[in-house]
Amino acid sequence: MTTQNVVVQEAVTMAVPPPAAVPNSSPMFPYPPPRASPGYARKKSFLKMVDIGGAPNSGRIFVSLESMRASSPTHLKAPTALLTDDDDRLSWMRDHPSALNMFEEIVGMSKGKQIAMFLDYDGTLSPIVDDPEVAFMSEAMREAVRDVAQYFPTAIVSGRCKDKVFGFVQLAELYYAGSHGMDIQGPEASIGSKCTRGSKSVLFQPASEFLLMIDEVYKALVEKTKAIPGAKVENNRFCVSVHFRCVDEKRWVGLAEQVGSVLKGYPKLRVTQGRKVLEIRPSIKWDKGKALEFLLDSLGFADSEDVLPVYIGDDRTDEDAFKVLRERGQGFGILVSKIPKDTSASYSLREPLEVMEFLKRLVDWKRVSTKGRARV
Ligand SMILES: O=P(O)(O)OC[C@H]1O[C@H](O[C@H]2O[C@H](CO)[C@@H](O)[C@H](O)[C@H]2O)[C@H](O)[C@@H](O)[C@@H]1O
Repeated sequence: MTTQNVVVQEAVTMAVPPPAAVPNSSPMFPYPPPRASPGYARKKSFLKMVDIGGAPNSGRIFVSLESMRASSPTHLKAPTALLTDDDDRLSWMRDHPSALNMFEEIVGMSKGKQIAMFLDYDGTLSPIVDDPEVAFMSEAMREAVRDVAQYFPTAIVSGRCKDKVFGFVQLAELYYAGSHGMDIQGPEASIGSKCTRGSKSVLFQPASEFLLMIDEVYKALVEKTKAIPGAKVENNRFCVSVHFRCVDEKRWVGLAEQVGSVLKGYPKLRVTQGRKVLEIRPSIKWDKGKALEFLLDSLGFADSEDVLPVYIGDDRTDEDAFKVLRERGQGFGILVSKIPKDTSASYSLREPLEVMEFLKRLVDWKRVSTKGRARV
């Protein structure tokens, strides 16, 4: 469906009061302990659904102010008024316990298996900041990732363009899957004859025919959104990000409409939502989950029981990878989030600092258990 269409519909939403600042008392659950139920105030709101196009056979794509407001994956809402915010949080933590608290269980699962590490970038290795151009990771985090890669094959799987994320991470020994997995590259000098030091071989680009189209759409989006203060369009090579983190909320729907007006000419593109970002990408059956499977195959673990893939990510697009691991019944996802979210991940970590701590503990554990023998 290609016509732009704005539908205003009535909906009921829950207004959830912010949690009180209660000191953390439980080592099992890093969230505040339960407190008296504040109850939920129900209020009516109007959701403006903006049709921003859609690909053939995939139906229309709608973006609502509500969905733009929510960071990703979708925040969990209490299903009934009886469930309090804290009940909700505790029950979520029981289902997705901290990977730090469950560290022994996690390394226990890796017995006799090779851990393969998959890491999202923004919000996982680097904290979320207003300007995507300066989302640097710390030197300490780089050190932790470098150490992890000494023991376990490690890939960065990002919505960013591969070269840009490589520029941030600066570790040549890793695999990189940029543009939501649509641009995959192996480490320098480590994947047999396909790769020689200094010349990075491209392993896979499943959307190469979309390069020109994406560039065209990028330019059109820059033009269409330039009058909206704070809007930023980022060319991620095989996809485009339209950022609204710095746009006044009153103008979010207007921005989505502008995106829709560009996309109506491109039925082969689709839109996904990340953290205060609309991501325009080819509607091919390829995502971070497919990239993860491709990388496992490339590593020689296609049908192997001898691998424990661990995927750490914070974003809605990382859910595709979490789902793949659940469906394979192999390895697990770790969601980076301070708040309960709808997720297929098995464990959680609150923020990039905890991701770093988890990576360091893995390295320390591996060093002790192998008496310092690094991966060859
Ligand atoms: O898959 P990722 O590596 O998580 O990439 C997803 C998007 O990340 C970046 O945007 C996000 O981080 C920015 C910097 O902290 C932040 O300003 C923005 O609001 C976030 O959405 C990146 O700039 C996008 O292109 C990626 O699609």
